[in-house]
Amino acid sequence: MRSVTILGATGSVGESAFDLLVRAGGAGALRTVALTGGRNIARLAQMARTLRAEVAVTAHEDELPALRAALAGSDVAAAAGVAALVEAAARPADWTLSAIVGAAGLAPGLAVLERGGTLALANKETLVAAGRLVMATATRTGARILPVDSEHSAIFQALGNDDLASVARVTITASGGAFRDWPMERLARATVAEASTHPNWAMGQRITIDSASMFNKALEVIEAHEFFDLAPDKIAVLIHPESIVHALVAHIDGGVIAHLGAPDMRHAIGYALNWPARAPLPVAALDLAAQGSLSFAAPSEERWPALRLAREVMASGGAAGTVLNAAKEEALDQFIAGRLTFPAMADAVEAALAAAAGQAGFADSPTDLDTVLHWDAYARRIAAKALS
Ligand SMILES: NC(=O)C1=CN([C@@H]2O[C@H](COP(=O)(O)OP(=O)(O)OC[C@H]3O[C@@H](n4cnc5c(N)ncnc54)[C@H](OP(=O)(O)O)[C@@H]3O)[C@@H](O)[C@H]2O)C=CC1
Ligand SMILES: CC(=O)[C@@H](O)[C@H](O)COP(=O)(O)O
Ligand SMILES: [Mn+2]
Repeated sequence: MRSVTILGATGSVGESAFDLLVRAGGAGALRTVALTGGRNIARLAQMARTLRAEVAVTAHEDELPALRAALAGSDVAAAAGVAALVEAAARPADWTLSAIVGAAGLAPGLAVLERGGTLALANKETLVAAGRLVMATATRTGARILPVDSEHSAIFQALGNDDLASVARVTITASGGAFRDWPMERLARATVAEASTHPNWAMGQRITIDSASMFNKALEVIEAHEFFDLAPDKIAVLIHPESIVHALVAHIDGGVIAHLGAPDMRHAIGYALNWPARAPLPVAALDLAAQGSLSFAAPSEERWPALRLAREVMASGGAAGTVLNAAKEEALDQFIAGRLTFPAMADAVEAALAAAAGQAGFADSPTDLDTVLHWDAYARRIAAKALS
């Protein structure tokens, strides 16, 4: 029987994965090793009971009594804390989905790679914060990473068995997020509620706001650079308000292979779950006649400075990805808390990158987790200081 683990089961991606596992037959058809979550203890326990998981883990030690109580009378073990998350990820499982949000997903993801497992990766921050370390770990242990971020799954599928040397350019699309058509001068008054709506995708709050600021696309450009080992000038972003085309791979002979599909993460998750086979998925069939038209536009780096920062980070290399990601997480926390305006998030990230560039060791790509965590903490400190 196939065994699975979901890290971040209680989130948006985790719920989509849970839906697929239940449809696939649930506890009768597969063995669930571990499910992890954060503060949504009731849902974590409910999922763990349904899938008869071996262990349910909350990232927060203070939630352990609540998790134990919610699992009382079941065979599911309860655990809590960051070390327990990493231990859960290290348990052998045939397929592990990393759907934790933020850099908190890095250590558990690395634990999967260290055991040579298959890591279905939604947590893009893993590759942005530690691309070199992550890819080197997978190579050393023989682990496999299957992209789950929709654009990267699309690139992976469009590439098929084609040689990367024949690729002239990879384009990932961006909806433009909540403020695509807003006058720029209005952005400073954008509220958290306004930024937390997405035109096409139902997602967690953090990635939804990142879509509006285009930091999501900045992370994805770096993610593509790290995962596919693509030169920065071979990666482009295209505004596509309908979110139907997810990525396009242009070849040196002029042929372009595009990946299209309804905006439903169960496609990318299910593709990774069934890989290398394909199986039916509960995703709406695409009806292009009903759709009528698809539109595209070039993105503006003046409106979305995050895109410029992504290019600068790729050109810089070293610890720049770690710093961009951590500073962005800090700035996003501050925006959500109402202490920062929407456009000021990019200013804080830029300030952190500028400060980090003057630090010894910045030019070296982190090759161990402690070094990543050092730069992560540094960037959060500098971003917070820039804000005050
Ligand atoms: N949502 C989407 O459609 C897509 C998401 N992604 C990426 O996938 C990842 C997950 O996104 P999404 O599902 O939207 O996020 P959500 O916020 O919906 O879910 C995040 C999950 O991580 C858990 N979590 C939160 N903080 C921590 C922490 N410090 N340590 C461990 N676990 C934690 C949450 O637990 P709890 O809720 O119980 O507190 C929840 O299970 C992100 O990296 C995102 O960029 C990529 C493509 C599409
Ligand atoms: C579903 C997914 O992969 C998200 O990352 C999505 O791409 C966000 O939409 P934006 O195109 O608005 O960033
Ligand atoms: Mn994406």
